[in-house]
Amino acid sequence: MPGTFLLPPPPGVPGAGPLGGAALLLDFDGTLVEIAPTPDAVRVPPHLPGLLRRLADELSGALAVVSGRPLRDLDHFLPVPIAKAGDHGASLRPDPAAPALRPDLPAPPAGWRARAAALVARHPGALIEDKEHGFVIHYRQAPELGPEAEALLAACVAEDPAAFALLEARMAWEVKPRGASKGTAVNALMARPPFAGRVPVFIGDDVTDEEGMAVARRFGGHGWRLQDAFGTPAALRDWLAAAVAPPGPGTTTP
Ligand SMILES: O=P(O)(O)OC[C@H]1O[C@H](O[C@H]2O[C@H](CO)[C@@H](O)[C@H](O)[C@H]2O)[C@H](O)[C@@H](O)[C@@H]1O
Repeated sequence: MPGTFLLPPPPGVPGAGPLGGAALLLDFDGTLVEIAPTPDAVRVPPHLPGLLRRLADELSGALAVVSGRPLRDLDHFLPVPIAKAGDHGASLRPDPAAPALRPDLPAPPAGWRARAAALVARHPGALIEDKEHGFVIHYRQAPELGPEAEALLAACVAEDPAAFALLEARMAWEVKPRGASKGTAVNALMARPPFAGRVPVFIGDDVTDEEGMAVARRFGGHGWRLQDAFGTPAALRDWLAAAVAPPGPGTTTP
């Protein structure tokens, strides 16, 4: 039976009370940390890794970061032994001490990546982010590229729609394997200890999080949109900090 640790009610969810027996499933970009101009420019508040580790201890390990990022990025930004799911469910490390689980998924044809590179080369500021089973065109620094990036990647995916899907993210379009999503990640986590039998609480900010939220609700849990439940990543971090050490006056985190 999960212990006595209680999550406090989130400020923007009317009627929510303290929640016991939870499994916390947290998105990274735009949720735990603020959006930055480029993927590498993300700033992780110094207290965040330790805070997540303390929370994971209170939850007997039932805390996971569930992200579109590769596990190597998550390990770089959050160098703590907590469960992590990366690449939108295409890589999963539920036990931080064990090797990652990598479902057998295809990688997109090299020709798709070459076409994307040719497009990006014509738009200064745009960039490609490579993943094991896909790639992303980021157009935050070249906003005019958005529609063309979508059209190109939609045409690529249409060549093999059974294996690949086009995913919209914040100022980005991603080609990813159809067989993985944040929903498959939540299903896999909730099937094993220490997550199984707990009430999943998925918190995310983006359309890419909606499948994770939907599966959490299917398990009898909650899917909270960051913007509604907390407002900002900083407010979420304060809530997480309050959960491990109820705040007195002047204890707001940076
Ligand atoms: O699932 P998440 O943890 O939310 O990751 C989603 C994608 O986030 C990253 O891109 C986004 O954040 C960047 C840094 O703030 C920003 O520059 C970019 O415009 C956003 O799209 C990451 O680079 C992707 O790999 C993730 O899939």
